[in-house]
Amino acid sequence: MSSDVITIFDTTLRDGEQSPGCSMDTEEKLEVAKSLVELGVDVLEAGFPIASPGDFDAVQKIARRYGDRTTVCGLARCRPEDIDRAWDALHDAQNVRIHVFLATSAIHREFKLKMAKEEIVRRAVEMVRYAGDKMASRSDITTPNIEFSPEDAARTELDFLCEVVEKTIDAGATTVNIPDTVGYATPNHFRKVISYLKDNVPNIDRAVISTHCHNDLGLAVANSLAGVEAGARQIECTINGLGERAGNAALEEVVMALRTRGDYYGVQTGIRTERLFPTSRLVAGITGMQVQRNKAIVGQNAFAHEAGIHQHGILQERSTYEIMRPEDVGYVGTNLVLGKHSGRHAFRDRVTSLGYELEEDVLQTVFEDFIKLADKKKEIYDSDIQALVDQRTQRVTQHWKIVTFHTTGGTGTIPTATIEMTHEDGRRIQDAATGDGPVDAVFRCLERITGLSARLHDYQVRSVSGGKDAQGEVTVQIDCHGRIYHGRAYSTDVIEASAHAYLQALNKVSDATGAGREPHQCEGV
Ligand SMILES: CC(=O)SCCNC(=O)CCNC(=O)[C@H](O)C(C)(C)COP(=O)(O)OP(=O)(O)OC[C@H]1O[C@@H](n2cnc3c(N)ncnc32)[C@H](O)[C@@H]1OP(=O)(O)O
Ligand SMILES: CC(C)C(=O)C(=O)O
Ligand SMILES: [Mg+2]
Repeated sequence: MSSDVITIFDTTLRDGEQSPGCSMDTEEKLEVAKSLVELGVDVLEAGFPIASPGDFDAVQKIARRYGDRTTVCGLARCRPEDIDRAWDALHDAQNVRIHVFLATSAIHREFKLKMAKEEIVRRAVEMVRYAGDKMASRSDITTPNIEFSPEDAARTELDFLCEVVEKTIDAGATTVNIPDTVGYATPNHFRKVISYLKDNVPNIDRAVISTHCHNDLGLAVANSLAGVEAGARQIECTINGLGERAGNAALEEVVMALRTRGDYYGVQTGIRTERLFPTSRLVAGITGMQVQRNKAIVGQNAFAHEAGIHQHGILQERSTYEIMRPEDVGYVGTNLVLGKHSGRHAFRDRVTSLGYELEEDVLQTVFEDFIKLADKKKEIYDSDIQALVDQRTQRVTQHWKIVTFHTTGGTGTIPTATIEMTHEDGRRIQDAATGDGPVDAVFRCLERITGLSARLHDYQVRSVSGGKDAQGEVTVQIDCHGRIYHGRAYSTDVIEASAHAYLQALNKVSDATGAGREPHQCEGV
């Protein structure tokens, strides 16, 4: 089943969400799903329906909303109850897939599953058949779309792997996914695994071979590409390389490698690459997992040229130092383009060219933010505009709002914050707190007023663009009852950005738990 088309299977909402601190709620998942559909992913793994009611709900909603534009997939262990749950979430959507997995390596068989080889084969075959029968109960489905993954395949004895793959294809698997679950493989090794399956599984032509590579040794993308060279025709990947531990193969990297080196690979994907950058920004914003500046394809420096010799070359012919055009990945330069004298038309045009589609009222609000920022800041970069849009498109109910805040700090002074806030029920409260520094004082003061408290899990500040007057971006992660909530905000004043980011996270706690209306403390903090 070799063709020149590679199926892009996105698992940002399943494996990506398994990154510590990257949990998303249903609304956030729907927003990411919309962006993935616009990006053109072929298969969208929306979650693991048995894992929680929230995961079930998200898979069901995504399948119902987008099952006519992509194939929506749900994960299941080799257990009937998992497959039932996955099918319940998927059954009324148009294009769906059930993804069944069971570990096959000796380590997993012996220590985790405590199953002998025969039992692994029996269970995998039975459950692939069970999933196929479920799907075939729908009269319009003639060939059930079932994927089987022998988890930890890269550390599985090759002959046993062949046996499992052959028997699960016989049982009805239409895609066999070969995970390097712990990122142990190297490119040559992984190429050999896929080639061995092609050469030794008699019915391999009846299924698509897929790769699912983790990045523990930083080789996930290289291994996925090696898999393609050996005949794999589906790649499982995530936006920004999110995923368990060091993550999965980054979608933007595999797609752009295949496209840029089409001369070598001779294959294509259906990805609308100009959507890569906006999708990456969206996922970073929602998960709070920032992209490193020098990250390939979507990092802020991916198309920046600092060295004189490079700039000289670029000025004459871009291809001297650029192997991709920034606009092909949706990245639109970093030049100064707008200032405080710019009008709505130019602003709308810029926002659109940055890849955003905003409702008129949101655009108007962002424009007002832009004019205020232009008063404070000499030069407005595209990254500033992206920050403004991101801030206004985050969907968080603002139970509490900051009206005014004031901080004092410095040598020999006790850092203090005084904040006035309003609640949606009409209360207006002012309070003050001291802390180890002004940011700590602000956080404590916000907690006093809202009656919510949490443990600060992560706090990061970075500048969005260049210059002393650059906007600061603050991201916080707080831990309340063992669940992580993120907040993110921007301002040219990092203390103000910190206050808004922390409050955003507290508002999420209030949203999720109903707490914060009356004085309340999270236990165990
Ligand atoms: C490599 C991967 O990414 S696999 C996907 C990993 N993702 C996740 O685990 C996130 C979601 N997981 C969850 O919400 C939970 O782990 C659940 C709901 C799936 C299961 O929760 P629990 O019932 O509490 O079990 P727990 O997670 O502690 O242990 C896993 C159980 O599944 C079994 N198991 C693991 N993989 C499989 C499999 N593929 N098929 C069948 N059983 C399996 C384990 O042997 C263990 O069984 P036991 O409870 O009989 O000892
Ligand atoms: C569920 C499987 C495909 C997985 O995520 C892995 O093995 O890494
Ligand atoms: Mg995985």
